[in-house]
Amino acid sequence: MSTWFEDAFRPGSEIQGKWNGRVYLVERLLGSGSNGVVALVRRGQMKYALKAGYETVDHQSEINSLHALSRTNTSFRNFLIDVDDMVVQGKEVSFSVMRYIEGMTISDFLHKQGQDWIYVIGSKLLKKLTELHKNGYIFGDLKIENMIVSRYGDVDLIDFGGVTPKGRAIKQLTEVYDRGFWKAGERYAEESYDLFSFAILLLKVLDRKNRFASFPKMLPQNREIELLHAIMKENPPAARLAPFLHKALNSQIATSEEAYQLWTGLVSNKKVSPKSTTMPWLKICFAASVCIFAATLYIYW
Ligand SMILES: Nc1ncnc2c1ncn2[C@@H]1O[C@H](COP(=O)(O)OP(=O)(O)OP(=O)(O)O)[C@@H](O)[C@H]1O
Repeated sequence: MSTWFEDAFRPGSEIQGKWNGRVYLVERLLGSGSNGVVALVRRGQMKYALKAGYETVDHQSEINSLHALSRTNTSFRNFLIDVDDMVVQGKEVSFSVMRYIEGMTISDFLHKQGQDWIYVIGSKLLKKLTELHKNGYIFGDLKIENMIVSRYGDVDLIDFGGVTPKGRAIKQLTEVYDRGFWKAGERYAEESYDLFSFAILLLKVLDRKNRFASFPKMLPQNREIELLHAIMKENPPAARLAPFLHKALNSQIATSEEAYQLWTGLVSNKKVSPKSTTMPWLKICFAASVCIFAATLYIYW
């Protein structure tokens, strides 16, 4: 017998919301995780990502965060399109419909375009975090799988299941990205929590020796931030970013705005600027991202 999502997400089948009545045509499965199954769907000419939740409580919590963010004057505005229930194999399954983000993982992007793109992607990711943080939220479960990189290094966050209002306990995390795992701080929703995960994400994606594969099995007493220093020594972009990474790993950067300033200072400094054939594009993209960020700050705050 097929599972409920194989039934619901068979390419070409239609999903109709029980309450709002909207009909979505399934194109293909995009992925699945601990909270749900995500499919690429169409309604008219528009493409969307439709997520059907396994656990109503977790899915509901993600929907609540998305609802709140979708109402803000940020790039997350209208990210959430629809929320409804569908009936599959006689059971009600809740689903949410979100903006569809086309792109690839940061690992695949850097593999294709070169590691120097980390400077552009990092600055764009910091801008996303700044928007969230300014609106009183912490992303919580920042990791490679929860972001999509599209053309010119644009960054989108997906999976808002870990989004937590500032001041509360972190509600969803992934071990190696969690500062509690490394005995480097509390699982408390503050900006430095996301900045720690941001530093881990960069190191993980830049590490060519796949050290992170063994970290989850490591005994608690052996989990030392110093283990990550080897990556900073071996990898040229990580070495250039080392002053930033050290501070972020030690929760010495209080806000993402401060992190952005520090990042910009390091990357635009001649000694640390990326050198590669992609440089003109990198410079243009980085300069454009700085201008857009400044304009966003000016308009909204
Ligand atoms: N808005 C979106 N646009 C494009 N693809 C998406 C979108 N949302 C999710 N996906 C795809 O679906 C996959 C699973 O989604 P998601 O990470 O939200 O599920 P999850 O159950 O919350 O996962 P996790 O176990 O990491 O918590 C993602 O890895 C991504 O490939």
